[in-house]
Amino acid sequence: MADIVPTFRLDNELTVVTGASGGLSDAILKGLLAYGSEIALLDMNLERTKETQAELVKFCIEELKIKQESVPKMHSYVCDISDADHVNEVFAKVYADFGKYPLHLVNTAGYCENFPAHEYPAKNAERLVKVNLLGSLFVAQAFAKPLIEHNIKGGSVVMIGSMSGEIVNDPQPQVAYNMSKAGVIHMVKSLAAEWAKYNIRVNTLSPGYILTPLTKNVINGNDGMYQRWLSGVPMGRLSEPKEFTGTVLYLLSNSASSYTTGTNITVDGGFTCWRDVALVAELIPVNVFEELVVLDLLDAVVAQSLFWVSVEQSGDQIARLRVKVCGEHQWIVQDLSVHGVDVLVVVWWQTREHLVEQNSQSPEVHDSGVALTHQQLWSKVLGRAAERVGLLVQLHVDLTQTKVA
Ligand SMILES: NC(=O)c1ccc[n+]([C@@H]2O[C@H](COP(=O)([O-])OP(=O)(O)OC[C@H]3O[C@@H](n4cnc5c(N)ncnc54)[C@H](O)[C@@H]3O)[C@@H](O)[C@H]2O)c1
Ligand SMILES: OC[C@@H](O)C(O)[C@H](O)CO
Repeated sequence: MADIVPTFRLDNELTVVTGASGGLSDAILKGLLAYGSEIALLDMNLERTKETQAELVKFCIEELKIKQESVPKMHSYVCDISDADHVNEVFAKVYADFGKYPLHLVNTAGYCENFPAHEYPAKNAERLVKVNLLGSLFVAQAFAKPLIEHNIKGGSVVMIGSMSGEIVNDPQPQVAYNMSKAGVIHMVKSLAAEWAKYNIRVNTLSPGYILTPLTKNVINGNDGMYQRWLSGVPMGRLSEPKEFTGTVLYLLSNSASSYTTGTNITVDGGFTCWRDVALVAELIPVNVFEELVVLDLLDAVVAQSLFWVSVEQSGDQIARLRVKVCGEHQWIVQDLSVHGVDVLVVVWWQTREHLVEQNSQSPEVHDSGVALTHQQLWSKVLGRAAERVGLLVQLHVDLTQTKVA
């Protein structure tokens, strides 16, 4: 094949996969086998990893139609990636078993837990950072050291980060997880820069929400949380593990991604696009998020966002609408002493100058004239975009779309 056409084949090359009995790794492992890689499976849970290995052999024979004797070599190892000595011992065993050093590493091992930041138990935070962040460094070191010492070229590493390393998830509080993943993304840049001279490439793949045991633990029995996550994804769904396999294979392939190192590829159905510019609304104490529509997000600076919420409160409660403007780190609070209504929330993003010109008056929104008003203000906003000196946000809640309570 002409070398202009990349190959993703990894025949007879050895890949170490950590977190190898997890939800995401399952699909990655299958992709690696389909492309001919031998695999060392590392995980805390040896029993589950051995089961995974047995299923993978079956997958090769039944799905990939590989003859039993040609199934790529696989071995399972118990490994806690947060223990550097242990990691080194396991990598030594891998070398002994396969008779070669791994050329590829996919680090998926990690976990998430939720505590409010001010109450996060120190021991938990230490443990999580030790696994998710330091563990990532330890496996990268154990992987790269022999390649560097023996001058073996062409190593490639994929660290599984998370969009949580770029944005703050909401509503679940998970400061330790978020900071660990932000650390992974930057660690990868450091490693990539240091190891480029040894011809070792290091990249991050940052997924959005994937349906795996990790997320099922968080959303289990909490449909509100699930709906909340969904409403933040432009593609309108969570992902499946198999939707990450292509990116991993691309990043591992020295043919396909020969000039790619130190980068972070976010694969999130568009989640972080909206989180950069969009809003998250919450009605307290009622549940909303039946429908969330964000329109006309022209760019991160000047945009108008518009969405519907449905107020289903009972008694005399006052529903509180909180609009969180992610880019600006501020909360706008509006009390709604209404019952059983649909609420149209319009948030105008516009220039400071435009606001002054409008004499600080909120734009009018009419129930029958949303499109028209939108058009008028939108053209003004566009006209001022170039003169932006700051970002101001106005909120107008239109209660004219009242449903009978
Ligand atoms: N599921 C998601 O929505 C999502 C989104 C973004 C990023 N991620 C990341 O993807 C990776 C895989 O997550 P998943 O959803 O498959 O979770 P998972 O819980 O299904 O799998 C994680 C695996 O890591 C293993 N593991 C945990 N601690 C370990 C340690 N100290 N040493 C070795 N192995 C350990 C577990 O035994 C498990 O098999 C994680 O790094 C996670 O942070 C997941
Ligand atoms: O941000 C997505 C993931 O990292 C993870 O699924 C989530 O943060 C868990 O709460």
